[in-house]
Amino acid sequence: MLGPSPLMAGDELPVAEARARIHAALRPITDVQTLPLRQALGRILAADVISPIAVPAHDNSAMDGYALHGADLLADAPTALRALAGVTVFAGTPLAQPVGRGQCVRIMTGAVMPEGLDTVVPIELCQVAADAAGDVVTLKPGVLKPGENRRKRGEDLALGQPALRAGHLLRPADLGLLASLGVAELQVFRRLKVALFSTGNELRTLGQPLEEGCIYDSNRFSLMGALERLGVEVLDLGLVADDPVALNATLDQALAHADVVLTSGGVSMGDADYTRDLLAARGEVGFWKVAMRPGRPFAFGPLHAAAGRTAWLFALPGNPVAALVTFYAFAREALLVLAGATPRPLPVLKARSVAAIRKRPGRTEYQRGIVSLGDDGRWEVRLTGAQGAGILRSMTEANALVVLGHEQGAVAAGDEVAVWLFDGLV
Ligand SMILES: Nc1nc2c(c(=O)[nH]1)N[C@H]1C(S)=C(S)[C@@H](COP(=O)(O)OP(=O)(O)OC[C@H]3O[C@@H](n4cnc5c(N)ncnc54)[C@H](O)[C@@H]3O)O[C@H]1N2
Ligand code: MOO
Repeated sequence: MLGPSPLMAGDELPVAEARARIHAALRPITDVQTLPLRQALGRILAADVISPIAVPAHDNSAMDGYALHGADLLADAPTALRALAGVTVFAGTPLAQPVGRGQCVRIMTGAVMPEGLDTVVPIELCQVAADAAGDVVTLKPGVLKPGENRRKRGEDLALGQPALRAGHLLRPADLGLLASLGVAELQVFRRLKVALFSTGNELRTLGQPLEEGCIYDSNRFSLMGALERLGVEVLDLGLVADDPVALNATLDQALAHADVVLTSGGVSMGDADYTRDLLAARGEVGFWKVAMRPGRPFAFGPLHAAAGRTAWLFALPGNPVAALVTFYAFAREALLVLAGATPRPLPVLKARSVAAIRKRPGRTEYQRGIVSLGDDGRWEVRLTGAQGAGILRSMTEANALVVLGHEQGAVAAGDEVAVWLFDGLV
């Protein structure tokens, strides 16, 4: 059993302890597939990519101008160099002839540095005068140091250097880097499969009439969005009524295919004892009370899936803000680990709270905030207003979560607080 189940009232698990229990239990998927580079955005590398070439492959010019011997530059007097007559070195066409001391050659950005030359003077720093033998290029003293404006072979990536490590989630610049190495195919983990459903007799879905006492299911749509941003494959199992037969049937469907079962609702101290019994028969799920607001009730643990596999249950609380906050606090990083990624901690910004915030030590609070730039150029944050766990508008108006840590007490106006920007949550 992953932790006592259920925890007694007052016996709440700190957020850090809940996260540690989850991470200690996880076993990442190991199935690997080969994909063309073009299809790899958002996927997770299953093996290190070692650079098969040096990038750039040759020393080359960083400027349009003249390539020269740095040793020809005079420190105290103008330097005059004879340009090779009628020759320009273009990118993609290396120069075949030698350039002697006292000579220079016109060169374009990206062109291979001619043999023996180590410096490029940008065209705008040159005085060019023609005589009977061709052009003479004159530079004022001190405008240029030897070695300037030369991009060195391998300065982006040396041959044999790891370009990207296994576990890296591929972003646009990564695709460009891999293309610059000529890497056409990649080993990536297959996508994690997450089965998603909402529980509750009161729930109706889009297109259904809303009878007295019923509400539309919002959690499945918020969570679907959060999952899609993580790049996992979502198996939408819809709504499940509060009864053991329906829950069992949906779990059968989920466990036939999924690596993860993500649910919301039905995890509190209510009358859902059958949920505990049913899940106890199908795995080792711990029902926790976490010292956090919102998001106190939470269940997690392994379930026995088809073909001897394990699937991981994340049962989030039903209140719409609690469902999203617990997703970001616990499930997001855990799903990335299960998918084979080496997750980076979410960036935390420090912002000045424009108002006092009530808070007592002993639990973590995730308040919805709007971060903006203050008149003094520093970040400041104000809360979105009513912070009830059912007020989803508090999330849509916010651009950040203000994270008040376990030990933190009341916040005075002007104090700095930690915030997670929503754009960092994807
Ligand atoms: N005696 C206790 N009561 C409650 C406790 C507790 O510790 N002791 N915890 C409270 C907290 S905190 C929360 S959060 C809720 C969580 O309860 P459940 O996870 O069992 O969720 P439900 O009871 O099913 O629903 C709670 C609330 O959220 C609405 N809901 C549920 N699913 C959805 C959905 N998919 N879309 C939109 N809204 C949803 C539901 O209608 C309820 O209003 O329990 C407290 N009670
Ligand atoms: O999880 Mo609950 O109220 O803290 O939403």
